[in-house]
This record gives sequence, C-alpha cells and structure tokens, in this order.
Amino acid sequence: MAKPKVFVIYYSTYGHVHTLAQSVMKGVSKSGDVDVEMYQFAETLPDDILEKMHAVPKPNVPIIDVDKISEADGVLIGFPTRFGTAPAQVKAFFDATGKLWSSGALVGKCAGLFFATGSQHGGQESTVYSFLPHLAHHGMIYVPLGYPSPYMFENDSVIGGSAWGAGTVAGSDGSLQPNYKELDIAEIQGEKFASVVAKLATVSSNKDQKVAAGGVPEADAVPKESAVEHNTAVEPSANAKPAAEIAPTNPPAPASKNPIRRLINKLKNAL
Ligand SMILES: Cc1cc2nc3c(=O)[nH]c(=O)nc-3n(C[C@H](O)[C@H](O)[C@H](O)COP(=O)(O)O)c2cc1C
Repeated sequence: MAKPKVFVIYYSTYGHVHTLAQSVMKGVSKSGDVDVEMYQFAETLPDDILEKMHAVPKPNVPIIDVDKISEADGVLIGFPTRFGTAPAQVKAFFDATGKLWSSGALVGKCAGLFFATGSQHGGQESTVYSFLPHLAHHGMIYVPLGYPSPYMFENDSVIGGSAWGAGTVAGSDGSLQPNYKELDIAEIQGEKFASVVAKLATVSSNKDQKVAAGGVPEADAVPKESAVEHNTAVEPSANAKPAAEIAPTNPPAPASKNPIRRLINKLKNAL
C-alpha cells in the first residue's frame, strides 16, 4: 500500500512561517509512516507593493495548485495573521476550491494549522478559528495540537502557538525569529498530525480490504447503540404506539453512501 501523503502548505511574507513550516515538515517525516511534500500559496500582491512592504524573496518551493491539494490525505496549513485572520493569499486559494467542494474531494481529509503574528496578543487564536469554516465546509477533519509540549505551559518568555497549532511571534518589525521552543512545538505538531493521518489511512485500507473480500465492513454495520435512532429493538413503553402507527422520521441514508457517516465510523474505529 502506498504511504498516505501529507502536504505542508504555507504563505509567508517575511519568512517566519516558512521557518516554522520547515520544523513542521521535519516532524511529519519523523515517523516514516507518511510521505510529505512542501508547497507555498501563490502570492497575490504586485511586486511594487511587496517591495514597499520589505517582503523577502520567495524561496524555491512549488506553488500549490487547486487540483493538487486533493492528492493529499492531510494538509498542514501555515500563514501569518492579517488583522487577526488569514491573509488574502490563502483566502484566494480557498475561494478557488468550489469545484473541490462540489465534488467532495476534500471530505474526510485531515487539516492542521500553524501561524505567526507580529505581536504576542495580535490574534494567534482568532487567526485559527476564523479559518475553521473553510475546513468545515469542505468536510475536513480539523486536527488540533493540544498541549503536547512542556514549553506550552511556560509564562516567563514569549512563546507562540497554543492548543490550536504551532505559532511564532515575529515582533512588530519582524525582527524576532522563531525560537527553539516554538520550533520544537512545530515539530511535535508535524509528528502528531502524521500519526493521525496514518491511523485513518490504515482504518480506510482495512475497510477497503474487507469490502474487496466480500465481507460486510464492520464500520458500515448498523451499530447496536443506534437502535434507538432506527426505532428498532427498543423495549416498548406502556404508551408506545404499534410500529405501523409510527410515522417514519427522516430514515438515514444507507451508511456506506453517506460521507459524514463514513467519517464518523472512521473516527470511531480510530479511537
Ligand atoms: C496587512 C498586515 C496586517 C497584519 N495584521 C496583524 C495583526 O492583526 N496582528 C499581528 O500581531 N500582526 C499582524 N501583522 C504582522 C504579521 O502577522 C507578521 O508580519 C507575520 O506574522 C510575520 O510572518 P511571516 O514572516 O511569515 O510573513 C500584519 C501584517 C500585515 C502586513
């Protein structure tokens, strides 16, 4: 079986997010269970504006293409904040993904986020959660970071990032560089994310093998606890109406054809 693929995709004007992305890549590569590729979002600002902003030259990293992103099993997306939200460059990319949305091409794929702000309180968390609707509308699985690093509990120095993802604080003039604690957190994020993507891929592959062998995949079997939902196998109460009188209420679509159901089953099996 081919290894699942993780894409690390970032946008960076001054290089801070690119540096974080390299640590994220390192973490993803660590397990060896997934293949990893790095991309950057296309620039949308004209050169003269970038020059006035003192933007640094873009490194030689391929530009992500709208169709390409659907080849990944998981994407780790990084960007600097713009007024507490994602930059237009990332938004422009997602605004061009209508075709992927209508075909459900990203449904069930994992996504994690990492970020940079100029100042400590410049919107690290708002930058992430104002981006979550993009993932939700695509039916993607947001994989948060949680608190896997002791550095995340320190209060005596400025450390970017949070339970929402790795982060760095660039300084209002961009003079700070990601410190070793922030880079360590970014590496851990990559590693943890890769393990989630690998687990989900194993579940999917086991299920496909069962179907190929002609068996009913467990994930598609109606679970016992959903008996209530299906109005079956429930002890009748004293006031219960005969089954024939119960109006059918929104019978669920066949499990194997419903992407949300498949997603829930995948998660159940992964836990
Ligand atoms: C138009 C614009 C808006 C910005 N808005 C914020 C902001 O709301 N909060 C903040 O802390 N930094 C803000 N910044 C600073 C950037 O987030 C900072 O330069 C960036 O995180 C550095 O990352 P990079 O080197 O990868 O580009 C803004 C910068 C620009 C150019």
